Amino acid sequence: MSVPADAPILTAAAMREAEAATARAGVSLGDLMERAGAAVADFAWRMAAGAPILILCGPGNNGGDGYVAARRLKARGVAVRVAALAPPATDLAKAARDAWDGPVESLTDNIASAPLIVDALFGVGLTRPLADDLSAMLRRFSGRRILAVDVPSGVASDGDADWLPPLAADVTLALGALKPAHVLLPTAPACGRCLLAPIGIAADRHMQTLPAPTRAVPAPDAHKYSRGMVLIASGPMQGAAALSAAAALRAGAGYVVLEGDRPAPLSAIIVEEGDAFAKRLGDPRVGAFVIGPGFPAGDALDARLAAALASRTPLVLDAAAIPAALPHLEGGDTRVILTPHAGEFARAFPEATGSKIDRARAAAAQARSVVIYKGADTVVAAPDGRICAAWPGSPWLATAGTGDVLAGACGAMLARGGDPFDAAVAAVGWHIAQARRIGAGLVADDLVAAPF
Ligand SMILES: NC(=O)C1=CN([C@@H]2O[C@H](COP(=O)(O)OP(=O)(O)OC[C@H]3O[C@@H](n4cnc5c(N)ncnc54)[C@H](O)[C@@H]3O)[C@@H](O)[C@H]2O)[C@@H](O)CC1
Ligand SMILES: Nc1ncnc2c1ncn2[C@@H]1O[C@H](COP(=O)(O)OP(=O)(O)O)[C@@H](O)[C@H]1O
Ligand SMILES: [K+]
Repeated sequence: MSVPADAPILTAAAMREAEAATARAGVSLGDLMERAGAAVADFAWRMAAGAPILILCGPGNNGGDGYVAARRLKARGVAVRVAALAPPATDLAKAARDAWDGPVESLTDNIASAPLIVDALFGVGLTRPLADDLSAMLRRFSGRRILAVDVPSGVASDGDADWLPPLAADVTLALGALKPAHVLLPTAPACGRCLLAPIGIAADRHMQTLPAPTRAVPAPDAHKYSRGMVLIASGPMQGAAALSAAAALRAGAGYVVLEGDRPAPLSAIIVEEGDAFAKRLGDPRVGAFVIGPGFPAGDALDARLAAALASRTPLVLDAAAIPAALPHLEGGDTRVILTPHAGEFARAFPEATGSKIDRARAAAAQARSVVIYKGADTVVAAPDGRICAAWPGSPWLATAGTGDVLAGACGAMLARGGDPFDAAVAAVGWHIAQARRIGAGLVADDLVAAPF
């Protein structure tokens, strides 16, 4: 499973706007469909490697893309058949159907299969789940190679319904931009390897996939404080904060101070407790304060948070620190990253609705903070509406303590200065890159054991 790095993501409504803007710029919708069908034909040709292809066409423009692909494949000498679920219902799809000079079979239970199935039944226009009989019919093609046009038919492309497609794709060719369904659970795994066919749409960039990870090289004149100084608060579970501290140092902070009385997780980390640690909050060199890992709700947490908020130090808030700080963040005058997992998110933002992207965006706007809504389909949201979707991460991260590591990495990235959204995206990218580098059997400590 994969998605292209740094690729635009659009909802169906944004896709239609982009399509209309492209039309105003002189590229007709028919031209766009021709480009889409050509991209489908190219990829189907490569996937089929000479074997016959069956294209399943729906009534809308997704089906139109299928007819265009069929015409182009036939022109290349491929043994291609077309089966329609219903006659074309849009002018564009009708024109594409009319330009196809081969037979059109009916998509019924006894239709003959083919080694490669192109799923051009429904795209971003699907408004309700597929009927049970259609789903059952489509499942008969399971086990064949499946190329989905734009999205696997049956998914809600905006990611705001958990309908699963009856046919999971080996490859999904996203047209013009990715869609939320390609990067959110439960639909993302059903998209298989997701590729982007640009087709010439000027896609808005406020919603994107994770950029390829880069190594932030220190400036030639860097010194430890200019690289960022991070404070890590520690409650009774000091192991969690120790992981955050080690992660902050490994992720590039120049100087890390950890609260507590246990030995430092890495020798360069300063461990302090009581007043000595508390006084650090007034130090103007402190670039980020991380609080929440291993720190349960209670008076101690509230007191630490109140001091941190009063000092206006940039904050990374995890776990119990999120709901504790939330009522005090409305001013938006402190640079803050929140790192809730699904349970913490639901408790902190019970009113958020829609897709995971919609909910992350609403939470970021409400908290005037950057939100990293964690999970296998991590979403980073900025209060101004920017989104970065990090699917697919590494499933090896599903182990205790990896969230503490992410919080520490956020501290390092935030302490460098700059936009907290960029810092959060960099931390998520660092975390996933580390996990992929280590791979099978990783435990949270491995993420901080060696430089990346
Ligand atoms: N937006 C763009 O820029 C482009 C879009 N193109 C294609 O157009 C697609 C969108 O086309 P449309 O908006 O026509 O929509 P779709 O082709 O996705 O489907 C809409 C059709 O399906 C019917 N329908 C919806 N839900 C149904 C259900 N549960 N059961 C049975 N029928 C159902 C609707 O009545 C309508 O006839 C994209 O996914 C893409 O493949 C491409 O042609 C190129 C450019
Ligand atoms: N299946 C998965 N695929 C990718 N990333 C995952 C998966 N499961 C968990 N993660 C990531 O692992 C981290 C777990 O964080 P969290 O739930 O806070 O754990 P902990 O509190 O034990 O540190 C998050 O960054 C999350 O995005
Ligand atoms: K489709």
